[in-house]
Amino acid sequence: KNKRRHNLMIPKQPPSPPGLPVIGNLHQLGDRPHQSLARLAERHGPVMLIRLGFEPTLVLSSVEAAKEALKTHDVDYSGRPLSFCWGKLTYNYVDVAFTSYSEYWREMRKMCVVELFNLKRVQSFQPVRTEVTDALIQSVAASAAKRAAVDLGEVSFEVTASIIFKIAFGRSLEGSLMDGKGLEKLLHETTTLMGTFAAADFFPYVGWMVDKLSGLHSRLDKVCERFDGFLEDVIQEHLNSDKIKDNQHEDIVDVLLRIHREHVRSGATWFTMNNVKAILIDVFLGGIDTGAITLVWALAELVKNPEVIKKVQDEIRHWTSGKDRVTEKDIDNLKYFKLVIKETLRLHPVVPLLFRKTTTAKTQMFGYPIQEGVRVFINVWAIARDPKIWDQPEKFIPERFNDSLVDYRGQHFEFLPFGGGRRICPGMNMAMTTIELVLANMLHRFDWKLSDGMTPEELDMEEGSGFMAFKKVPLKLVPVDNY
Ligand code: HEM
Repeated sequence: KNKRRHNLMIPKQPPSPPGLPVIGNLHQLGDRPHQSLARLAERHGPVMLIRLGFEPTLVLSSVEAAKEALKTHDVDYSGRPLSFCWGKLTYNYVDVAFTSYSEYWREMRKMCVVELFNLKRVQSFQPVRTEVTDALIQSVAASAAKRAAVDLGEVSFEVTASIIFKIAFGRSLEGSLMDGKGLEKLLHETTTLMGTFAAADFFPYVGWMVDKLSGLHSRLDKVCERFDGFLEDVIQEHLNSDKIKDNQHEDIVDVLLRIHREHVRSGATWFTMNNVKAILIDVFLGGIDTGAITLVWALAELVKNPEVIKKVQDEIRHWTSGKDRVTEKDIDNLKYFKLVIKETLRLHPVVPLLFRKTTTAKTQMFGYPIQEGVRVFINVWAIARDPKIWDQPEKFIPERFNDSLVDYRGQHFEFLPFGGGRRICPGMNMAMTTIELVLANMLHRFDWKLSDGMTPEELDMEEGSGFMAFKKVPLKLVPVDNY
């Protein structure tokens, strides 16, 4: 009887998979935490409380739990966890993406949405997207003429990086301080570090020393120095320029420097050059790899599914017959093509785990009280493959979105490639216009063949490790010019 009374007094807690002393469940995360956590959730349920070192972490893996966090209790789940690596990269969290939920974040987010990512601004970058896509077509046509295979990861990266360089920094990628391979390596090292669970995040006091000894500090220092050197150079170039640009022709650095000047003029002191740099880091990290990774997955799935690629190419070529390329205006007509992109984002959300933190001690999850400051993972990868929601979830079937209202704008919690709630990706429109234009042109102009006699069934679809789910084995295809 005493035992029962005692049980009634213990606050209810979500189920927890057993862990080890000190490290808790850290060893169970593996290289691809979203996959390992999905397997754990199959056994322990869609709401789990795990322990990473000394840090309790809530893991949500069902559509209902995601809705509870991103809609019903949105504010309570709008924090971001602190991370040693993220803090270092963002000049101590003075950015938008990695900063905690606060008045500061609200101001910065409003400014980004109004000034940087609004539809008008996205449209103003259309000439850049067209120019870069044209250059891509020329370069792929040159490979097609030689019947040479193209590394889709490399060309996609070059496209998204060229676009971001022009629209953010006003520079072309070529001949820039960080061109070609150097930038790709730097971003790869950065996303690897961002996906690294630093010991300092989970083991107070001793963790810092462990990270220093493991070389994490010096790797991070190197990465930060390179970014900072580049950003200093770009900012100085803009400050020294006497070109007068109207709103239509500003790049992102111009906009941020204008906001900085306005703040200084009004006597405000909180928006400093470090804020400018930190937001540019967000654009670097959010704007380049994400689009490139999505393009690779889309082409990999299409080549793996010959009837789908035929259907989508027929559609694109039907609507653009007689034209030498697809324009942004043409995309509106391409209904099936849009389903193909949706299905790609369902199976391959680039950010498979949303990282959140609870913001108040009153947080609830299905009646479980959750402490303030608890790390939260929302496993959007697992939800998008949940057999209770999706028929044949592992299969690439764009038709599943036919006549369906489900889209990626954060209102449908079974499909959250851009996240949801108040921290949803503000770069969504920017990302989609680029992905659509580039992919449509690649499919319009070229047919794509697997190299070395490989069959579609043999194509490897394994994911690499880290913060973003990229295709592990490079996708190499031979383009056949259809012009
Ligand atoms: C395929 C492309 C992209 C994908 C899949 C993607 C995905 C995401 C996801 C999942 C989040 C977290 C949302 C959440 O916590 O609910 C996010 C946040 C963010 N993204 Fe993107 N993103 C993409 C492109 C971009 C681009 C092009 C930019 C900017 C140029 C951008 C800037 C940001 C920023 C600033 C945040 C932080 C928002 C905040 O915390 O308030 N993203 N993105």
